[in-house]
Amino acid sequence: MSTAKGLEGIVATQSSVSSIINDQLTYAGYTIDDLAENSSFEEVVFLLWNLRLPNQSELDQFKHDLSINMTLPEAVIDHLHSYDLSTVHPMAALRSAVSILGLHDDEADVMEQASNKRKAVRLQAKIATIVTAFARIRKGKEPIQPKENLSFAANFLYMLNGEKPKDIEEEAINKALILHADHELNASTFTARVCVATLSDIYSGVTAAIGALKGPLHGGANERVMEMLTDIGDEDRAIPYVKEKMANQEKIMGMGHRVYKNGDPRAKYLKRMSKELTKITEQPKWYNMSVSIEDYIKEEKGLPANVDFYSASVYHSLGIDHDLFTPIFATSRVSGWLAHILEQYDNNRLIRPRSEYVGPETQTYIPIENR
Ligand SMILES: CC(=O)SCCNC(=O)CCNC(=O)[C@H](O)C(C)(C)COP(=O)(O)OP(=O)(O)OC[C@H]1O[C@@H](n2cnc3c(N)ncnc32)[C@H](O)[C@@H]1OP(=O)(O)O
Ligand SMILES: O=C([O-])CC(=O)C(=O)O
Repeated sequence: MSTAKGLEGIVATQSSVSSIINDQLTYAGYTIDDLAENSSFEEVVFLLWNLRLPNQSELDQFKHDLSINMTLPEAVIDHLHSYDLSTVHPMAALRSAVSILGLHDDEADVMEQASNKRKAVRLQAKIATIVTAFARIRKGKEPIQPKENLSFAANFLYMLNGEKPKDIEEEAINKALILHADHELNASTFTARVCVATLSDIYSGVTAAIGALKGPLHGGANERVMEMLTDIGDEDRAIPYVKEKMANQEKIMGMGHRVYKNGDPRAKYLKRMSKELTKITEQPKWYNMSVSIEDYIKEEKGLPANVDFYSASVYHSLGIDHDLFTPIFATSRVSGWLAHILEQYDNNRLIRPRSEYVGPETQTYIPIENR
């Protein structure tokens, strides 16, 4: 048997949802550039789930469906009041809350396609509300009800801050959500597909995926990037800091990628937003530090910045708590997970690879009293 550590280079499934070819990312055939420049997050979610762009009335209907499904069951709000939120990472809270959502969905175990599509809408809509409700409740504030006439991006910021966002803030979140929505067979999406390929339910698939996204080698990296920038504190310290990290064989968060070796096509948009927003907040040091680190690691190790790198200074500039960075990623990526889950159900086979055994040779069993 031959093995590929970390399944590098293994093509494990076919998918029509997104592709990465020659460092170009497309969602259902549309380049990420066209989508980031022109579309709304809701339009992208419709695209990922239907493999075509909506017309105006379909988009209006879809936006309406999302916005009327944002309100959480009382049980989820009660759950968020039932433990000490100050000691819990919001990704752990989100993982548990999504699992609880499943308990309060009468259709949770109904496996028909139409039912799964309805659940997809409910999940996509409610994840934004869970993240923002968590963020408010832990500060002793009341959760805020979504506004029906706001976009998904604007509603997210509205439910977080209690006021309608400025255009530039809405635009930044809308773009970030689009850029994070799907990414072929990344670790969390693979996790979701493995889970539902047993014909387990959608809530189980998304709960499992949230667990995979939480880790620092995947979605959890964006929070770690901001931790690093905060630790560095000052532009002059950036290079000595990363040099020391590398001398200690430590990884620089937000750098490197399993698939992209020449550059992550999403990073340039986040880099541009980081420049713009840090200028507005008069804190260009976060952007400048990031650029120095990116250039240095590219030069020294040939590694590019990934999507998590500049998203850190973007979200920080929007005044968002650092531990909410990965939950924002989840709020977007749930659209991709759901697209892959629906695709998996449509053409399912159990995912069950093999492992090469490298443990002890066959042993003789010794009764416990003789050991
Ligand atoms: C949305 C996302 O999930 S994007 C990824 C987010 N994760 C991060 O930003 C965490 C930092 N980056 C990493 O840990 C890795 O680059 C990953 C996990 C993204 C990809 O990992 P892999 O494809 O398994 O690469 P692997 O970890 O084997 O690294 C290959 C080589 O590059 C080095 N390397 C990879 N990433 C980094 C990094 N961020 N900093 C320093 N060195 C790195 C490794 O040390 C290794 O060097 P070696 O060959 O001298 O031992
Ligand atoms: O594809 C990956 O391995 C990680 C990634 O960039 C993503 O999930 O967006």
